[in-house]
Amino acid sequence: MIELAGVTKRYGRKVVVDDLTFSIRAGCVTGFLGPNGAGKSTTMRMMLGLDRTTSGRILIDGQPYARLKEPLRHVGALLDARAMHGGRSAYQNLRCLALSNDIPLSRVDEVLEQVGLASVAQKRPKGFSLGMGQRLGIAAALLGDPEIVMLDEPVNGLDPEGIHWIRTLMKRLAAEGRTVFVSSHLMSEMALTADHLVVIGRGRLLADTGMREFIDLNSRPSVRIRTPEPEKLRDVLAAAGITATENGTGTFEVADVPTERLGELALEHRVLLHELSPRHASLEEAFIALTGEAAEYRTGTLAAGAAPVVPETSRTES
Ligand SMILES: Nc1ncnc2c1ncn2[C@@H]1O[C@H](COP(=O)(O)OP(=O)(O)OP(=O)(O)O)[C@@H](O)[C@H]1O
Repeated sequence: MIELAGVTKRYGRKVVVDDLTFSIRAGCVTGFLGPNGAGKSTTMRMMLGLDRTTSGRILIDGQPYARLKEPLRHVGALLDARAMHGGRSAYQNLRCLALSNDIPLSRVDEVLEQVGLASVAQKRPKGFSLGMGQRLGIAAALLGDPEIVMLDEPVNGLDPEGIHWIRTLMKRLAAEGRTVFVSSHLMSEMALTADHLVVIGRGRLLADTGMREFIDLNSRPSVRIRTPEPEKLRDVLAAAGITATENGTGTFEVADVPTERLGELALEHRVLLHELSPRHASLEEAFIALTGEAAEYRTGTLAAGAAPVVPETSRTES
């Protein structure tokens, strides 16, 4: 478990992380989202003791990172895949990490096998593709068999098979009871992988909530209707005071009206329907809606509904 309390980071006069308080639970994949420059990497670096907090406290399994003995056995992280020594072989890179953290050398072969790099173990990372570099970084993160795995943009440069592999890996690690914390800008991928979301904008916490709850809270339900009698339906909806958006050729989009009510209206007025389907917003739509509101807040006008989506009770179980 990772706990942040009132974490702030300033560079000069610029506040890049602003009073963040949240916990990351074990046993699930927590996605870390935010627009470019929101402060995600800075937050992750502070969690790993690579940057100092200006104020506030970060605890990893109850202790600051600096106090962890053999930290790779507690937390495995991929922050920058290019951080590997380009002139040493993949095996040697991992061997050095293992020796300095008292990790059995047998783990080096295990993780190279696990990430699919066993056949290039003796090759130098400087000749690796972006995807191979990511895999080596993930191997390093898994080396100490840690309870906490932190990955910054892990699918960067991975091909579809690689993306599928990392998704399956993260879900498996979480199912084993580990804490998995992952940042990504790929919303469709995040929607498939994460159970819980922490969203920040301009360094501030905007949401700390379950995936479904996040999408529901930050989107409007809508219904798609298709009819061969668009004029008839237009009149019926207008008479009922319902606003619809027409997408041409008899397709209507209606927000905030239950599907049942629309079906009943159509039946009552004998409008033939070819489709009546509720639409669920995507994570991407919900994310843009929330962070767009955060941008408005930036100019000093807090939009209605722009309040942070944070559960009243902070989660404390590990
Ligand atoms: N060493 C530094 N000195 C000054 N400013 C910095 C430093 N590191 C980061 N910043 C600034 O802090 C802000 C947050 O950067 P950070 O990289 O944490 O954002 P991010 O959410 O990870 O962005 P991205 O999604 O683009 O990777 C940015 O405005 C960045 O310019």
